[in-house]
Amino acid sequence: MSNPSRFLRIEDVGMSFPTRKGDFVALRNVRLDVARGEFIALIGHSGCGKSTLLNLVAGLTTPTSGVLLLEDRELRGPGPDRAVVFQNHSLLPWMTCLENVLLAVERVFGATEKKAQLKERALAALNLVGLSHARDKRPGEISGGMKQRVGIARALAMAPKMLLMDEPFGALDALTRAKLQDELMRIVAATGSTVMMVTHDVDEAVLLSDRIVMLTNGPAATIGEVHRVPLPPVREAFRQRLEMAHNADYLASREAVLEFLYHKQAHVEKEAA
Ligand SMILES: Nc1ncnc2c1ncn2[C@@H]1O[C@H](COP(=O)(O)OP(=O)(O)OP(=O)(O)O)[C@@H](O)[C@H]1O
Repeated sequence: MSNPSRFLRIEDVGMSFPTRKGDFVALRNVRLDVARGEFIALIGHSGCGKSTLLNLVAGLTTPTSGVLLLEDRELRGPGPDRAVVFQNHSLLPWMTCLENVLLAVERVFGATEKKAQLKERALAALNLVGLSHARDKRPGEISGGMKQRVGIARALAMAPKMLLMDEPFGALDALTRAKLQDELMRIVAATGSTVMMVTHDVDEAVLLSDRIVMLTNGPAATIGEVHRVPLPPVREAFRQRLEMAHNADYLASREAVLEFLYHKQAHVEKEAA
């Protein structure tokens, strides 16, 4: 049995990109263990390497140094065990919501399950995000928030070991964003998913996560601090945003992250390398 506290292990990972001016070092010496069922937020200033790190976990890129392990197995490329939700939903416009979800389900379970079972999985995932009523609508007929929920349903329907989210609510208005954050809390409570989420939003990070991983400014960014949010995990207790506004632990976490971002890592705009 693999060690549950290191479900995902990021071991001394570095990432460089070849550029015309030579190698650009985006990340160095990144070390992190993530436990099964944990919710991790990745935060840091623009361009520090959050997406680069998430893409490494997704297997979309290979580290230049170090190794990533999921349940003690080295990650080599993308796989259905890690579903990714991007900022832009990337749904196929000519397919209905149900067909979009079904497509992902078929890719993962098509070889082993019957059609009726596949459809059941897709319907259950749409139900989980509260979109059963929109199953026959096409992406062009639904709102931005609903499209993002279909994207989340599609990821969940694959029954991944990890849900990787890159600013999933970044393009939404504040009210829709709040609604989807609440929905994500309920989904995490219902599924026990292990989540890694990139965000720019300090409140989103504190509201949703167990630990907030803060990256230093790039180039050659690394983990500067890891803040454990001293609140019961979302999978055990829903966090009411109105209550959080007066909760001392919530406010202390918020302050710790703001202190890191705007004091310890005050961002100096630089010419891109
Ligand atoms: N394929 C690439 N080739 C060269 N440089 C790259 C490549 N991908 C990313 N970078 C550089 O690596 C650094 C980290 O980029 P990344 O997109 O991971 O940052 P981020 O923290 O997610 O940014 P944002 O918050 O603005 O989305 C940036 O300086 C970026 O320009």
